[in-house]
Amino acid sequence: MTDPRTPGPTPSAAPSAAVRDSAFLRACRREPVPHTPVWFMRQAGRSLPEYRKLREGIAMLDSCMMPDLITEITLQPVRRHKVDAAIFFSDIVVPLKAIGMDLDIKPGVGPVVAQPIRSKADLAQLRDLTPEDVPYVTEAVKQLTAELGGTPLIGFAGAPFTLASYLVEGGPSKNHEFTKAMMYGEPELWAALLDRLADITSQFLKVQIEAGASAVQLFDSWAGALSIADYRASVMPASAKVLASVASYDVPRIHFGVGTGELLGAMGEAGADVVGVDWRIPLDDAVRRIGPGKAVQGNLDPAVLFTPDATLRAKADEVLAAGRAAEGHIFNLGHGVLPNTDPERLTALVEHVHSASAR
Ligand SMILES: O=C(O)CCc1c2[nH]c(c1CC(=O)O)Cc1[nH]c(c(CC(=O)O)c1CCC(=O)O)Cc1[nH]c(c(CC(=O)O)c1CCC(=O)O)Cc1[nH]c(c(CCC(=O)O)c1CC(=O)O)C2
Repeated sequence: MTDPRTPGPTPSAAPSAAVRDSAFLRACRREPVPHTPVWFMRQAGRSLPEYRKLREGIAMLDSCMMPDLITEITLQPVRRHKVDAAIFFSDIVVPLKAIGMDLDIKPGVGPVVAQPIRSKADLAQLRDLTPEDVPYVTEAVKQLTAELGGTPLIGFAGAPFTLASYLVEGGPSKNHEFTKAMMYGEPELWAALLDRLADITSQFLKVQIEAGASAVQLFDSWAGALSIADYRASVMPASAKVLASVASYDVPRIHFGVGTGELLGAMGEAGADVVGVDWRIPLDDAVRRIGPGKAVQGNLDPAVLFTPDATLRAKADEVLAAGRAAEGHIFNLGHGVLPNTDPERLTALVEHVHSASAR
């Protein structure tokens, strides 16, 4: 895939020297680090009592449109756990809601779409996203970069395939049958849908970068449901388009999926600087599959947070040891923090990763 890295637009808020020199961004750039940086997918949210208190009586999608609330929720895990990066509090469906799609996040279920996309006419629901559609994102990112000091802020978006799965199925799905039926049976409609979503996702990432996010993560959470051949032919071009659209910014691009052992090489080739790995594959094996020139992120099984301290430390040490095979390693879980995780275990894990990896 092309990744011209030609000098491009300068974000209005360039990262400070302290952010640029942070362990997290250094690891993304595969430079030496004082310690292995660590953050957690879903580090903000239901595992934190202070989050549950703030969210009382406020629906999930409403909370994603309130800049002060976004800022406070994003900062909570940074203060509490001393992680090396913040992740913007939002959800992968926020840009779709922002362009006027009729969808909601139902507690205990997930994103639910009123009119699933099944035909060419349904594509009319997907118009382009402009910065004016998401003023609360720009506002919150600006507040956050001011509050975070030397801690980098990661922006994120859902990848076209994972978004398409929610849109075509109408909600969370185990088998993605309607999605795959469209991919196999109506390749032109499928390509048009993924291309529309690639443009919306690109715009959503650009808004976050322009406002000051210093890295971005593209979540293709459901990509592991695909064979490598189908991924390359029918999904990778749209993800590559998204990653290429932000290549000219000096901002690392993390590309993550679950169950993607067979797809890791392609996910790197799609244009990532960092490949996110789940817990099913040891990081040294992942590094061999991805090849040189990329950093890796991962990959402790989130369920290990429910084991005794000694087990947690031993399992974290295994991840750190396997991560030494990589040119750059960012410690994370293999997927998001589980909602009933004891947050004190997360704080202890951050301390352990920092002390065990100190150079
Ligand atoms: O299983 C399903 O398909 C529904 C998943 C679901 C989504 N949003 C949702 C839910 C309901 C729920 O988590 O209970 C609804 C959702 N999104 C979020 C929360 C907060 C929380 O998890 O406690 C919640 C739960 C809402 C609540 O507080 O009740 C926030 C969110 N979604 C996401 C992120 C980014 C991140 O993970 O770090 C973040 C921000 C976390 C942070 O700031 O630290 C991204 C997201 N949302 C979503 C997905 C797709 C796949 C997946 O979750 O496995 C993904 C990507 C991923 O995590 O792999 C869809």
